Amino acid sequence: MSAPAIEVLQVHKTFATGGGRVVAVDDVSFAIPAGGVLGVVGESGCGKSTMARLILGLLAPDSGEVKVEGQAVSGMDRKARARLIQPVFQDPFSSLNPLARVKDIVAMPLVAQGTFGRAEIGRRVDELLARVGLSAEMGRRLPAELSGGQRQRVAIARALVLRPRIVVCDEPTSALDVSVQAQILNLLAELRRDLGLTYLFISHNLAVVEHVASEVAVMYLGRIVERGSTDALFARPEHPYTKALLASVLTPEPGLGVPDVGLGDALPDPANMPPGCRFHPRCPVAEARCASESPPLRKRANGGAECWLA
Ligand SMILES: Nc1ncnc2c1ncn2[C@@H]1O[C@H](COP(=O)(O)OP(=O)(O)OP(=O)(O)O)[C@@H](O)[C@H]1O
Repeated sequence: MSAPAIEVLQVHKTFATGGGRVVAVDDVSFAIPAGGVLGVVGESGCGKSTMARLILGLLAPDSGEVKVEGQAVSGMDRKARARLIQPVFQDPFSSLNPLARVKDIVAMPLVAQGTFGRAEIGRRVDELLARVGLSAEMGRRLPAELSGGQRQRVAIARALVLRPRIVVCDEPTSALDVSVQAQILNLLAELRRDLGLTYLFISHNLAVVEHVASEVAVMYLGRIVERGSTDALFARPEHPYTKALLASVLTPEPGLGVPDVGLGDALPDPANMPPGCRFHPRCPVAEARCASESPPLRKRANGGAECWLA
């Protein structure tokens, strides 16, 4: 059997801040098979972007390991890594050079490899622009002359020009108008299907993840508190945090057992983690032991939840 596209093995990552040491990713493990799409959801500050940067090799874990197609990402040569795994970030405007023409922006990863001739670069850039729905005329524009959706198409073309097999999408539609979000999600889904890509797809919005992901991992304060197939997680959420996230995007149905509370309270200070289950201060169904004992993973097919009551 071939190695998973992405393998995260007991990864731990902290940051030193003025307020103390923040645990951003706390002993997280998961794998994404080739061609799979794992959606990672959670509120802002739960560690999703740190997870993305660890997988892209832009950050090193304190402990644990990230493997891409069976190779440790930490030991990989930068150029080789770029040919294998690429990011698409939230804000295309800040990630696109404002002074460069679209064609040159998309060509950049090819130029950086130092092995592609001009003709090949031109051919690949034209092919990618057409593939993401941008005309040759758009290729001659500057980022400021494009709409938000068009700029994200440029960022996607740039991510795919080296023909990577894995793409890490970090909130790729969150900065876009709602009407444009669906177009970009459809484009990403189509590209995945046609090119056989693997996605790690990060969003704070479960509704977005439902559209693209076959599996979902729910992150809360650095831990994956629930995971499962998208269908199972939406139909039968186990963790009260997942239920609260779902309640914020769905009209609750009585059968779901969605608690009648929102996530009004702010996320606890990650430099000062609550003891026991870290969700207990905000949990509508917490019991006494939730405040003192860390919950075990209660497994179910393809996943499970870290909750005493699951
Ligand atoms: N470079 C850094 N230095 C210090 N703290 C950091 C750094 N990067 C992230 N953190 C902290 O790590 C925790 C997780 O942040 P992260 O950005 O990964 O979360 P997130 O779920 O992606 O949120 P967002 O969607 O707002 O980016 C937060 O408490 C954040 O403040």
